[in-house]
Amino acid sequence: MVKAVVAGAAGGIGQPLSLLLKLSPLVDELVLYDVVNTPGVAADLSHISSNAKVGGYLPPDGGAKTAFKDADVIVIPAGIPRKPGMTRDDLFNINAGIVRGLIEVAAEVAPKAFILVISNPVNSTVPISAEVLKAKNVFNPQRLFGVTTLDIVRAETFVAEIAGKSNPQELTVPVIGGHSGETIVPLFSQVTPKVTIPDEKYDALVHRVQFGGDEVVKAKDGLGSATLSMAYAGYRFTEKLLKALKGAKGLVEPSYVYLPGIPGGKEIAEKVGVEFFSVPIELGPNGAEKAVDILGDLTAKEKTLLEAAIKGLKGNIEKGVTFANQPPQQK
Ligand SMILES: NC(=O)c1ccc[n+]([C@@H]2O[C@H](COP(=O)([O-])OP(=O)(O)OC[C@H]3O[C@@H](n4cnc5c(N)ncnc54)[C@H](O)[C@@H]3O)[C@@H](O)[C@H]2O)c1
Ligand SMILES: O=C(O)C[C@H](O)C(=O)O
Repeated sequence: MVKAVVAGAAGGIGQPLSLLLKLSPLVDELVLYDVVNTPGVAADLSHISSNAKVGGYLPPDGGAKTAFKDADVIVIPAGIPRKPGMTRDDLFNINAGIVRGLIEVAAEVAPKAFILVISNPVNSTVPISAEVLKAKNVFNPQRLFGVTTLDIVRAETFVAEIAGKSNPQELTVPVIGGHSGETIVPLFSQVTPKVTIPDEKYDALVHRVQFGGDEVVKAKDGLGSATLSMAYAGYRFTEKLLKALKGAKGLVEPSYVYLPGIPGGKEIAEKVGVEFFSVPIELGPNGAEKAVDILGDLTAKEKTLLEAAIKGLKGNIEKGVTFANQPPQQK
């Protein structure tokens, strides 16, 4: 029996993500938690004739505690999205507290859950989550994932356009680092099957992958950021994880994780000089089974991108860790 929870389920990402999870044969119980509208969204989804039973909770119905109780997987897209002109870091002041609160509850009532953090700024909300879980003595790094799949999805799409591939999903495009602007590092030299990116298109392609989120924020013109592509990406990662937990082999997807806690990750963390970092992760029955080191074969341009990413990530990580460890009165 798999119980999956979406926290922030009534939102722009939460609703389509919940729809996709409701359609999944891998989910037996789907629980929607939000501070608004979950009874309606849950009632609506519950009429779909798929396997999963659906429940919806609001704070007065027992709230996150009831919703999260004994969950196997908790996916968190709760929090505010960007408007034009904002960076993801501008969301920190509101979203850091939201994520911390939700992780505190998860630590208490679902300490073994696999937690997938979508809420931005991911570069900081994942370190916050790790610190909260550590403080409650239930941190298992193999079970905490920052969802960076949308960067990979975008990279597949944009590379396929340039390389003239009709099916982007036939491509594997590694994207490492973090999830904002120049902390996002696409490795086009390691695309499989191999593609040739013309030199004159390289910089623009890197920029498009790094700043693809801005395209959507601008086009939505004040009404939020990517929701549908993110729901797809969040579902893709969750589905892979659920399959791997059930024993499927060979499933790999990059994710922003606490590297020192994952087999193979300590050496990568030492190389990059940060502990939270996205690399391809082999998924299996324990969650993150192995961090895959693909840093050995970088081109000169990719090395430069990586340096800039690490610089940006250091500040984002420190900010999250500091926030999570503030004494209660400052929180
Ligand atoms: N990781 C990624 O690649 C990625 C991609 C897109 C968006 N995001 C981020 O995901 C987050 C959500 O985006 P969205 O477009 O769905 O926003 P949204 O405003 O449409 O939805 C957010 C939902 O969270 C709910 N919420 C707020 N506080 C909550 C709490 N304490 N507990 C439970 N629910 C709570 C809101 O009521 C709302 O329904 C944003 O931070 C956004 O930046 C991340
Ligand atoms: O751009 C955003 O703020 C949302 C998300 O992180 C994205 O990459 O689309």
